[in-house]
Amino acid sequence: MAVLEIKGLVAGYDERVLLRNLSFLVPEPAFVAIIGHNGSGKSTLLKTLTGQVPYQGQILVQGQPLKTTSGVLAQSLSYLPQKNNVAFPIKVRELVVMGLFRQKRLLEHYTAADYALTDDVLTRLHISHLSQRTFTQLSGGEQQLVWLAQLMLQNAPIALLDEPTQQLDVYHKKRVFDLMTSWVHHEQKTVLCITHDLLNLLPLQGYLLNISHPSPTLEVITPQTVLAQQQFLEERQHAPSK
Ligand SMILES: Nc1ncnc2c1ncn2[C@@H]1O[C@H](COP(=O)(O)OP(=O)(O)OP(=O)(O)O)[C@@H](O)[C@H]1O
Repeated sequence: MAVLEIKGLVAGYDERVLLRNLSFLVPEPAFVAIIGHNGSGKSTLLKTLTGQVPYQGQILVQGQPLKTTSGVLAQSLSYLPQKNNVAFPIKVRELVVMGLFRQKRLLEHYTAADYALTDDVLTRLHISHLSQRTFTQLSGGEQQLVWLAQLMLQNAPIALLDEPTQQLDVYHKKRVFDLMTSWVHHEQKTVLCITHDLLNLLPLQGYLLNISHPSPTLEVITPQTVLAQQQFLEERQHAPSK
């Protein structure tokens, strides 16, 4: 059974259609880089998959139609939006442990075992030193890594990430791409990751989906395909839809 299958997807806002007749299939757990110009509809695609944008067409998540399985879907998909704000001071460790909220009953406390998992994921991301810091006082890049830790703790089979490397320095960009791909290969996760960092994709295994293309399809990542898509995006301007 395919991890994700999208057939004839049409989605957008009010009168404005951004995704037209999009079809693609992720056959097995894989890393999929979603690329395209600003405003081409990349975030709209992830918002559609998380039920935030109305659509026509078919979306099958692990064989189940998105429209009829909202409860099950909550377990299958985790989502890291492009902008994620916290309005109150909270320690990093307390924010990350909340990644386990779906496995908890209302008002159930987090246990020592939950905090052990949290510490483990902080170590994997090399951010244990931030554990007792106040989240709102961290740099943008540090905050980004903390959100990633929370998402990894959710442990959903399919993770949707909207520009998770946006504010990271070159070292951390590479590290996050390495982490995402090793997560795919060692834990059979599927990662759909929006990114503008095309050159970081060069050494990776997975697929590319260029939403700016007139008929986007999944392409295997190779140096040739990445550079061809980079050239495509550099040479064309995004034509906004009416
Ligand atoms: N809620 C909304 N209502 C109306 N239009 C919207 C809404 N959200 C986004 N748009 C518009 O839809 C278009 C596509 O937005 P989207 O965020 O999907 O682009 P993107 O490819 O993710 O861009 P970027 O690379 O800049 O993040 C944009 O022109 C945006 O202004």
